[in-house]
Amino acid sequence: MTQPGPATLWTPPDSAFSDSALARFALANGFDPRRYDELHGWSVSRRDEFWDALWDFTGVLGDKGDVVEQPPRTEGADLDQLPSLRHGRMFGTRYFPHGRLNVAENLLRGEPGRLAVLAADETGIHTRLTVAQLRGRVAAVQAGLRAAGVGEGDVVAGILPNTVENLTTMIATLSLGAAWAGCSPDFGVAGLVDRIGQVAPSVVVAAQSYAYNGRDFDVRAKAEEVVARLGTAPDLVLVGSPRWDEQFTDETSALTLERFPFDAPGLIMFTSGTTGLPKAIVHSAGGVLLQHLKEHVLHGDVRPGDVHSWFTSTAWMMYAWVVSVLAAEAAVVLIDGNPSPRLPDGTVDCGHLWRMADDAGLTHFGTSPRYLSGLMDAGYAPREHHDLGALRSVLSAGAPVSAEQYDWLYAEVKRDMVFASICGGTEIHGCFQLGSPLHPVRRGEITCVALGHAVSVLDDRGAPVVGEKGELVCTEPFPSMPLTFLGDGGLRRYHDTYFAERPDVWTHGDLAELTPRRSVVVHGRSDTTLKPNGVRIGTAEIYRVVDQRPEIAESLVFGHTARTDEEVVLCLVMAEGHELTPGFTKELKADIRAQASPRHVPAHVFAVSEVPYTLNGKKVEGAARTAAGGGTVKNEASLANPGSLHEFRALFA
Ligand SMILES: CC(=O)CC(=O)O
Repeated sequence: MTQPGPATLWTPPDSAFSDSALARFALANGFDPRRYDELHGWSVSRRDEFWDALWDFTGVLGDKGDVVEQPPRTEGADLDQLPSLRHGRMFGTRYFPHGRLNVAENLLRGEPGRLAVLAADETGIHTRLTVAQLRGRVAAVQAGLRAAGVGEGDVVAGILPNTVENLTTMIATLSLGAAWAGCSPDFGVAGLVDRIGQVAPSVVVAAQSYAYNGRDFDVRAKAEEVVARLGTAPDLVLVGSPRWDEQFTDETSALTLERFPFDAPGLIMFTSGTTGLPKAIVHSAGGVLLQHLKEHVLHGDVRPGDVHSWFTSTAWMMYAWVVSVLAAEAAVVLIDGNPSPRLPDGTVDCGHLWRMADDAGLTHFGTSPRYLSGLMDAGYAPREHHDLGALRSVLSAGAPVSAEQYDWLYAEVKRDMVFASICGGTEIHGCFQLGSPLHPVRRGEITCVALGHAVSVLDDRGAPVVGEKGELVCTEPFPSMPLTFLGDGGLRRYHDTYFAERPDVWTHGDLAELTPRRSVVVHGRSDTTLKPNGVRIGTAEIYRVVDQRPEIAESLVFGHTARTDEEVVLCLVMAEGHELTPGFTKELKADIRAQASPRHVPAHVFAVSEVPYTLNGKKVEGAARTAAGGGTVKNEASLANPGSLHEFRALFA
């Protein structure tokens, strides 16, 4: 019987059901690889067995101890005011409470001669490092950090572009049992102070400059100003300075890899809300490693010797995520600069990342819908210009991928490959929904719910629903849940962000739909859900239609309260050579009516010159809505282009 649903764009070959790591993992644990739902059911109901088996299957280097324990969390006096949380099933669970490992030991594993790192800039790949060479570089930075006094429990912050030095400094920090807080050098001073100021680093490692679109940008003055403004006088080390050259580059230094508690702080990530300071989320070293190994080895089918890229800044969670392929004995491609650089004649080089893919023998290409839209709008077809023979998978994160982008990937990149739209977030340093080597890829749908995550979609009654939009929740604990947020009342703020709405159930903030096929469609963030006439609409439902039009370069949707009802507002940045005319608006509204519904048709369509993006490249609908409503956008320092809000302020003024 054929299953109803959207078109199938790729079907797993029979061999995947015996050869892929996911199939072997299923078989090793007594499951039929063709029955993923049973494997998934086990992974969320017998969680201790699942995470234990995953540790062994992925060969984590460390001492495992017992798998799971549920003691009350006792750190943080504010917990006394939250007695119910101390016994919560989600909030109270600790995985591998006696486990010990060193993340660096896991990232630096494998044959010394195997390729570990390829580093590229806007001119292509310029550096290749084997495991042995990477170990040498990490040993050198470890010696420098140690000399600067960094040890277990400290924090090191980075203001670095996506270079080998960022990688070695992050791994060296983790090797010492310290936590890493990575920021990108294109952040403004205020954005850097908002972030680094929360983590009290003992050392800040910064670049002297970074390059973008063929131009060099100086970072020194900015880094010095940030450090001066912190008030805690951290030690500032500039890459390439005489001190760096003397103390951080001796590759004959002995690398020490002491093991630290599984749930010691490892990565501090920042999420930019639209109010207040960005949240500083503390993740455990071991929880993130295990989560990433699951995602790479089982869901991504990353094998030893594979080569994985992700175009990301050093501040986005996808940076540490892709670096973790090292623990699966694959190589990582670090990409610095503009993914589609401007050429001297002013044209855009759409082939840059694809040439690099051929040059690297890339097996996994990580990207975002925004990058894909750029290629589609430019009419660029990678398969016409590039071999891509080694490519087995394209992955995308950052925003929902439209059905047309699925079509384009299979038509214009490669027919025989797994496309995986993956979705989760910084707050879990991983994904609730992923790809799989054992599932068909269906147009516009995220392939499956990730192993180890008890994901449901709840309607307004709080009842689990299938085939309907609702709140995406996770009802059971998992190892990559944050430890806490930094700052006063951190545990309470952590609780209030994810558990206030439903006690002891993680409410993720996505408006999603679980299909009868157990695939997932994400319709947008729930805090930007529109409710014209009370009907729940995710912004992605409108982007899906609008983004198909080549006349439109960028779009932004938000709700505007008019009298008692909420009206849908659509703002467009028109592509070069196009104008927003009444005729075009009419056509677009007709498209939205036909392809979405009459409820989705915007009440207002405006042309703007740019839309607000976060420093990590995500559209910020909330800031636009606040600005258009005459409110104060509190977190402008988290925006890459705060100046864009001027136009939004004027829309209804
Ligand atoms: C995996 C993700 O969900 C990444 C993101 O969107 O921030």
